[in-house]
Amino acid sequence: MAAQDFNFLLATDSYKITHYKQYPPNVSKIYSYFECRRKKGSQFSEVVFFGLQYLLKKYLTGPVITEEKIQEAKLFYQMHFKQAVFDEEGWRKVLEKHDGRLPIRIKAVPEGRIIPRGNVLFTVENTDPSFYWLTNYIETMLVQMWYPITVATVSREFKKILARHLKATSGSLEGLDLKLHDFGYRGVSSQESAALGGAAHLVNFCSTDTVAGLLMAQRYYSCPMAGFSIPAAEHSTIISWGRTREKEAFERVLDQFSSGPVSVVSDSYDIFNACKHIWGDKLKERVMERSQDSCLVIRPDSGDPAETLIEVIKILEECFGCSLNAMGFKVLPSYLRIIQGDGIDLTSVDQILQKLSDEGWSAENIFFGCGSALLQKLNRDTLSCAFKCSYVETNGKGMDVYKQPVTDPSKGSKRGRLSLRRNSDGFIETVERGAGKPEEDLLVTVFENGSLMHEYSLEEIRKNARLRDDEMDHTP
Ligand SMILES: O=C1OCCC/C1=C\Nc1ccccc1
Repeated sequence: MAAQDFNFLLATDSYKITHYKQYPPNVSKIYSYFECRRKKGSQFSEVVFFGLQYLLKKYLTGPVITEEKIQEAKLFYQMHFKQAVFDEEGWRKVLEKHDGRLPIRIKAVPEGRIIPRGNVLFTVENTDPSFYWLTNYIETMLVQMWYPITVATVSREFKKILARHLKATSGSLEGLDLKLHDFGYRGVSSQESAALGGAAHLVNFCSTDTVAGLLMAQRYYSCPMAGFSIPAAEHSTIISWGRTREKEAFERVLDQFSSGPVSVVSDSYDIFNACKHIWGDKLKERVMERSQDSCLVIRPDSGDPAETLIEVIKILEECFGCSLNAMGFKVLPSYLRIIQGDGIDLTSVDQILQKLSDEGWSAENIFFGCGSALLQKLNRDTLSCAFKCSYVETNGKGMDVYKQPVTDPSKGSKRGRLSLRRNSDGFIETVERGAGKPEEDLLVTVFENGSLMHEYSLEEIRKNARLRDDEMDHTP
């Protein structure tokens, strides 16, 4: 449910207030769709669909239009356009005829499904001929779904990389879901972005520090606790002891969290000295007495990630030894692991794991944290998200419509009523021009006339987004 002060009539681009005056006479239906356009050479060939349910529940369901909101909008747009352009009568009709509920139908691919670029992800149409102008009015809000879709997609690309290296260097995918920890809360632009992005990461992993994402999963995706974290130091809890007492700071953390895993950032002064002379010498006994399920996780946080990790893991091998796993790769003692949260993105994570593997180290030794590259270093163009009209009814006659700019064919849009199906070869494809068979359509009516028609739980979404075998096996 939207906050009391949220006015749906003010939640759009200004120019859309003027569009009802521009459509042809006697239009009775505007039908539009959302897709992540295919882009040659793009790093992302498929997307994870996620986030629409939150938007529907929070902003589109129920009586979103009220008399007060119409009055507020009327005044607002009069000042904004310096003329009477706001369609007061049109909106009042929604209020009178539909109790302020939106006469709209939205059909969408089930959340969590993995869809190749260039396919329809959801369609929007008016269910009452009088309100054709409403379909594209809500584009502005609906296209913001680019964000959770893109975060879920990037997070899943991380998972593919981590899975490949974990499989290749350990023979198992155990613990994959905990390999990438969301460090991104502080690096996003708002609490709502943290919630949506944080939840999007939790489609693929159950490891996060972005509490807002956990709340989103709870409140909008029926998941009581979607992710986990462990006690961890930050620089303030180390440097507050002063330069000469880093050992005491580390010891304090071990004492306060004597059972269960704990992470200690160790680069405040000299990560190599910390590993060799504090963890590997002064506190060595304290470290070795910890068990596998109470491991010490050492966190470097500076320097070239790959070089630093290799030097750190070699020092730890000297001090604590290591063993060989079934694949012949080296693994640190089970009471000792490393987490790298600095400089991690899709490129560096692959390089780091490749370099560790080249030096004989298993991916089991390392966990990753990711901040901005996971939640912020992306935009609507990352997956070329677009919303376009593809079908119109005028004077009761249907017409397939599209754009096809001579100046950029890649911005061409689909035409007619759309459906999504799995073809006889097993590939997902979009059927255009209303030629799809209803029984084959993968799109589900999730919203109609103000009501949510279908709900997905995070559990179901995670099943839909699972990695396929072929995405995990081939060696990096
Ligand atoms: O070290 C860790 O081990 C695993 C638990 C989380 C954690 C650190 N968290 C964090 C969050 C935001 C920015 C930086 C770090």
